[in-house]
Amino acid sequence: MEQKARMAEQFSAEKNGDIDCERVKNSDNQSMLQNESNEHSETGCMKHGIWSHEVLRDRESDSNSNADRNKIMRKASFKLSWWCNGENGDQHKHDIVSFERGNITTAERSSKQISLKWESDPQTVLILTKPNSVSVRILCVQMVRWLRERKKLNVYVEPRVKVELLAESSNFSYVQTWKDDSEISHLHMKVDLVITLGGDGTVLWAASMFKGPVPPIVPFSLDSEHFKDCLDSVLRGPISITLRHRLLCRVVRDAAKNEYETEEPFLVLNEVTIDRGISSYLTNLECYCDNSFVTCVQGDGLILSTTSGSTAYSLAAGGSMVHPQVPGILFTPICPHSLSFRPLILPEHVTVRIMVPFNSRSPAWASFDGKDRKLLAAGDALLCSMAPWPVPTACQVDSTNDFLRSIHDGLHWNLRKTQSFDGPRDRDL
Ligand SMILES: NC(=O)c1ccc[n+]([C@@H]2O[C@H](COP(=O)([O-])OP(=O)(O)OC[C@H]3O[C@@H](n4cnc5c(N)ncnc54)[C@H](O)[C@@H]3O)[C@@H](O)[C@H]2O)c1
Ligand SMILES: Nc1ncnc2c1ncn2[C@@H]1O[C@H](COP(=O)(O)OP(=O)(O)OP(=O)(O)O)[C@@H](O)[C@H]1O
Repeated sequence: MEQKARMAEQFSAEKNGDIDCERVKNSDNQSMLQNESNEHSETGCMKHGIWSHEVLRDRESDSNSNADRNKIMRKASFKLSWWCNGENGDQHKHDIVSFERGNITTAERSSKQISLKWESDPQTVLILTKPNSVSVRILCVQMVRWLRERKKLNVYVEPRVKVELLAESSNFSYVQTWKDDSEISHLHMKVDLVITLGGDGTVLWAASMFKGPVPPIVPFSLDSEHFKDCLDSVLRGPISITLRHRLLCRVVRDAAKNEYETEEPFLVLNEVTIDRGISSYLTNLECYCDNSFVTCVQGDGLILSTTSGSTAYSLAAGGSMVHPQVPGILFTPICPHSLSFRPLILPEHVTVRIMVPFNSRSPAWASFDGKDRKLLAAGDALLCSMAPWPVPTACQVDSTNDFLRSIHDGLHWNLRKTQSFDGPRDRDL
């Protein structure tokens, strides 16, 4: 109780900007932030919202930095809440199960469209662009100029993009970037909003830059001539968002003393794939769900996918397409050599363990959102569970409408010529 009280006091001190951010950052602030939001959810003062408050001291306060870089950069705070069927209320009916007179019932489902409402104006935007695309570069130049000149925002870009902008015009000297990749781990404490210019892969790239909390991401595809209206409404808010849950993947080597002795974890937005790589042998993967044996995968491999990734590799391997707000982990085999293997969808709270048994004829390979392949030798295991840091992506309309549009327009789901009206009829029905 004492630790909870101290944490609640620290959170409110931080909320009022009284706390020294160095101390917050030096501690394991991820779990602290996580505990604080849990703490407040227990005390009830933020039962239906998740607050994000941080007053930051710019880390690069080195001797030759200019005055404004030493000022405290205030990250915009926002609150997430659930709208109930269009009402702009904070309350939403809990999905509770009540047992009265032998009848088990659940409360009526409320709308779970999550809405982001700015509590202070966003000040800093990070723009991430798909490389080697002329149309993206043209859109990026227009967007950076508009965000700075019309919206007076600080703009961060990747070092590559800053070079491209300066090649366009020396007037882009105000655009900020970072010197080395170690600074990327602090970006989430400065950036209020991320804008991606590209496709799904650019959103994956943006998510991979944040190994903890992720700022709201506004994905722009390439045909975005109305970007000013769209960004105006995003900066003004409130905006509907989809919280895209990620999977936390850890490799545990056979030599490890216990399961906590893992290598650097990976966070995936689409899926982790365990496959046979260049080996010509079938994989032989022993799969466990919360230590219960599930099955042994003998085939080309296995995909553990998020619901956001259900329309990517998992789809190609025969998995179901699942709405991104459905909490779950897709368990999809790749070309299993079996007449009875069907994909599964497991609950979001489980830990899945994939182990390469000692009698396997060959090692396996794990890849994370299609990248960073790691060898899994006999006795090695991959642990996969839901990560505590989802990727908040801005909706064009709302989570459901956006999902249905993506499977209709992007994947042409169930696109079929409609049967003609004329023809035989069932007269006597
Ligand atoms: N056989 C396959 O279908 C296959 C094989 C390898 C990788 N992939 C997918 O490619 C992803 C990596 O994407 P990338 O852009 O970095 O590589 P990439 O540029 O090779 O893209 C592969 C394709 O997957 C699409 N894609 C990615 N995520 C998607 C999603 N959530 N829903 C629908 N389509 C999606 C991309 O738009 C692209 O068309 C991996 O996460 C994996 O899902 C698919
Ligand atoms: N900022 C970036 N830096 C490096 N690589 C990137 C960046 N943004 C995207 N990529 C990579 O570029 C590739 C293509 O990106 P993306 O899939 O977004 O483009 P696209 O193929 O036009 O979109 P889609 O696949 O949705 O049609 C992906 O493999 C992605 O990982």
